[in-house]
Amino acid sequence: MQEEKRIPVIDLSAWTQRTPSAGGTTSSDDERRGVVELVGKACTSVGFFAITNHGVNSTRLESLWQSARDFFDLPAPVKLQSKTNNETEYPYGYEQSETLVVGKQLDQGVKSDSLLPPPDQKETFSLGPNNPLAGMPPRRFPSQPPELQEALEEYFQEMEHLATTLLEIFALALDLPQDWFQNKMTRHMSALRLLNYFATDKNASADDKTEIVRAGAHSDYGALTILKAGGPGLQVKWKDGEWVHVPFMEDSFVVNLGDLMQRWTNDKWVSTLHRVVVVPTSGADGGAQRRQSIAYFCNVNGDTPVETLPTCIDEDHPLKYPKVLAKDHLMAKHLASMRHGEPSEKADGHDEL
Ligand SMILES: O=C(O)CCC(=O)C(=O)O
Ligand SMILES: [Fe+2]
Repeated sequence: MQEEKRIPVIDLSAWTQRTPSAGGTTSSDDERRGVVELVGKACTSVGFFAITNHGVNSTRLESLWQSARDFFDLPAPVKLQSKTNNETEYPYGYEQSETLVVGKQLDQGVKSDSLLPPPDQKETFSLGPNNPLAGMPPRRFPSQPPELQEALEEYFQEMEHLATTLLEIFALALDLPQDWFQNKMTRHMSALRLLNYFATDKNASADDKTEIVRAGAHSDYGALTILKAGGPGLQVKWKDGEWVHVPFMEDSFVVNLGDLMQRWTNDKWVSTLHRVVVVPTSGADGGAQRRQSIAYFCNVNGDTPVETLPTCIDEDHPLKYPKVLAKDHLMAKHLASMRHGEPSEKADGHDEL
């Protein structure tokens, strides 16, 4: 029987609605275990899943959504005030499409090897952790719009909370104690990124063989990513090479694993290539609307020794990777993304430090 190419949708309510104050209902152990099993299966098969009943405060999401939109609508010179002038010192802030680093085109055969892919059709704003012990520089906020700072701070907290829950589920799915990741997150190096993909007047169906790519194929670097997308367009590369659309659902988030988690699990869990393409609107102009999204890249403490999990090694799956410090892994990925044109299995022009 042919495998069904589908990104699983997982209802997290058994994990997110279990405090006595939330109506006095506590989920049964069976329900919670059921979620663990679904998550474990998704992480092994595709490394992507969508979540519903995630417990994220919708007011906080909406205020970040709107203030991010207002920020991207500002004139370019104002946005450029938030651009870092030293990537090594401050690897966050505003990036324009043409300044985003372009790495190796992964769709071999589509473009000649000697050509770099076109830059992603997007602009971004990134923010690091709030904790000086994380070893990252203090946060810098845009001065406009005025409500953006608070919206970023609050949404970041929502994501920290959701990531903690997901990591508890991950730990159980990996046959580890539920709190196994807890002491690896106390000084985490996670980052939040606001994304704005420009509207396009090109019709993606003009040549139905070539997709118009808004963000090139890449895998994420860290432990896991929690993505809020404002529209369809995200695709993952299935094992047979086919690009499969991630279903777009209001009120849901997409969760995917990063390269660190794949390495930690001895490749038992997968960090899958993904990209964003233009999904044409049916309007007369045949173009595509602007697309907004917010990505939270969950990274563990920089000084975490990432040593293959013993539960992922057996006779059929011998140890593959030496121990690495989480921050060295992240830095190696970061540097690889900065190198133009050098083949790297999973690099693109993507950077998420
Ligand atoms: O905008 C999206 O839907 C995906 C963004 C993404 O994959 C990333 O920034 O790593
Ligand atoms: Fe990504």
